[in-house]
Amino acid sequence: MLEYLLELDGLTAGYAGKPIIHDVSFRLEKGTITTFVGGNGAGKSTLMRAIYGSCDHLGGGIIFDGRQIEKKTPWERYELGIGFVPQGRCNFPDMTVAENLKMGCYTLPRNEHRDRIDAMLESFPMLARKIREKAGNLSGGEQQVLETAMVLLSEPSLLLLDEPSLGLAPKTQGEVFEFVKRIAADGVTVLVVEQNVHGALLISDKAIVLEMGRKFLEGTAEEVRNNPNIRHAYLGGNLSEEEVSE
Ligand SMILES: Nc1ncnc2c1ncn2[C@@H]1O[C@H](COP(=O)(O)OP(=O)(O)OP(=O)(O)O)[C@@H](O)[C@H]1O
Repeated sequence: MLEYLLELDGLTAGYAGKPIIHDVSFRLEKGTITTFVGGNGAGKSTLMRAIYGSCDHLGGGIIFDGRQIEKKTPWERYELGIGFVPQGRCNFPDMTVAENLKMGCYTLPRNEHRDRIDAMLESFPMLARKIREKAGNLSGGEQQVLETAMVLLSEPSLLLLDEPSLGLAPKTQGEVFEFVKRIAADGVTVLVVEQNVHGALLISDKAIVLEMGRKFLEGTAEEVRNNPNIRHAYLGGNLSEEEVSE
């Protein structure tokens, strides 16, 4: 039997009572990576916010780990295991990597901080190497890893990543995608909104295409990548044989 961590059932959501997301339904299996694909303003970030609880719920249901959560606050959803890394830089740039990681522990009992941070440093040695650096002095990709690690310290079972590779050089984007793959391999279910659709689909199990706030298409990442309409609209037309076989 498939195990679903998240189920959306006819979700409608928006801002100030005005719907942006209309009647969206889908299910996410545990430990998988899913990418939301869509043009500018299609509602990808809003759908992510609706799952986290930071926009208006206007109808339909959200079941997370067997519980109905659509009426819960972001804090309650966070406590249940939904972690959100929003778009843009969100660390404390004048604090060191160590201090940022301590900030990421603020909801945990004090006696657990050290063990959790040590485990995180073991998983992501770059953070150990830069432990005394100010976060603001790290590269964009390193800051993205730090910010995701800060959220992972609370051990979420669902991680929402809004544009993790935005503004990064292509090589660093690749590193961030590898990092996301490792997180999912550890059993965390990941939902990604990405401007680099090609890169995101390469690491994803599944993709959900949105158009004007509605689900337009859903399939395996490979199906969506090979769909001629999607390739034309979001992947810059025809991909080379090399890219397709990656
Ligand atoms: N805080 C807000 N208040 C009111 N409307 C908003 C707010 N944030 C976004 N919107 C509107 O919601 C619609 C969808 O925006 P959203 O950011 O979810 O799309 P997106 O698919 O993530 O786009 P992009 O790829 O350009 O970031 C847009 O019309 C936008 O103007």
